[in-house]
Amino acid sequence: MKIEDLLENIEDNDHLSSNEQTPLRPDAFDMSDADKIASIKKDVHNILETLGMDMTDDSLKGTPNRVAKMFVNEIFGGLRPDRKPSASTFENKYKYNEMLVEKDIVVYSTCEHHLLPIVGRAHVAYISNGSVVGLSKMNRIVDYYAKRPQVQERLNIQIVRELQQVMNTEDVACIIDAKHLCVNSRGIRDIESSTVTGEFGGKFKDPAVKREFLDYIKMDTKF
Ligand SMILES: Nc1nc2c(ncn2[C@@H]2O[C@H](COP(=O)(O)OP(=O)(O)OP(=O)(O)O)[C@@H](O)[C@H]2O)c(=O)[nH]1
Ligand SMILES: [Zn+2]
Repeated sequence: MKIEDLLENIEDNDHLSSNEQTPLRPDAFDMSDADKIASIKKDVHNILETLGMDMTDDSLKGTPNRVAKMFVNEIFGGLRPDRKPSASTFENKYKYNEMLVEKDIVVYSTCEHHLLPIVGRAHVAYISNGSVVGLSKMNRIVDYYAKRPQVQERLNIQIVRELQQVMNTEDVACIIDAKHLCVNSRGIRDIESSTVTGEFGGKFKDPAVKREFLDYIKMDTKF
């Protein structure tokens, strides 16, 4: 994809207010992915060398390249607008007008304060306004926004705003329950605590609708 197209896609963030957007610089895509990998590789090499590691050691010498590729292509791959999943909608022909919940979506993200993993589950719900989105597209949207340096609140909001736009309805909600390794494995080192956030649009602000959503999430589905 050409840089101009990428930039055009950034402007496609109109559904997010400036506070809800990932703080990207306007020149974020001036550099190619290959150049980013080459640059990050040097930085990682420098960090490990500064720590006193012998970077000629067999086990370590591939690490800078491995980490750089992982940053650009995998754990921060969701920074590239052209990787946004296409979430085509189709008509709600069968007139299912109740709530649909896609629950227990696995979340792997990265805390932007410490660059440590955030691991948890997202539960996404919507009430159709005439169109339906493929189930897997909700999992894909969660994963796309998770693959950025994140804070959980913003991740939660970005997922909801995206689905509201795709489905042309306010009636979308998302709850995330996740462990932050920056809380669990270092600092306060509380291995038990997890963080719960929720964003409730449109009808989901109604306590009865919110309750129904929570009840579905709690259901112990047996297969
Ligand atoms: N609100 C919010 N805070 C987060 C998230 N991820 C990490 N944090 C917090 O960001 C804060 C950063 O605080 P600082 O005091 O600058 O960092 P620190 O000295 O490493 O803090 P400690 O973790 O308390 O040792 C910490 O309290 C983290 O727990 C998140 O997704 N949302
Ligand atoms: Zn953190």
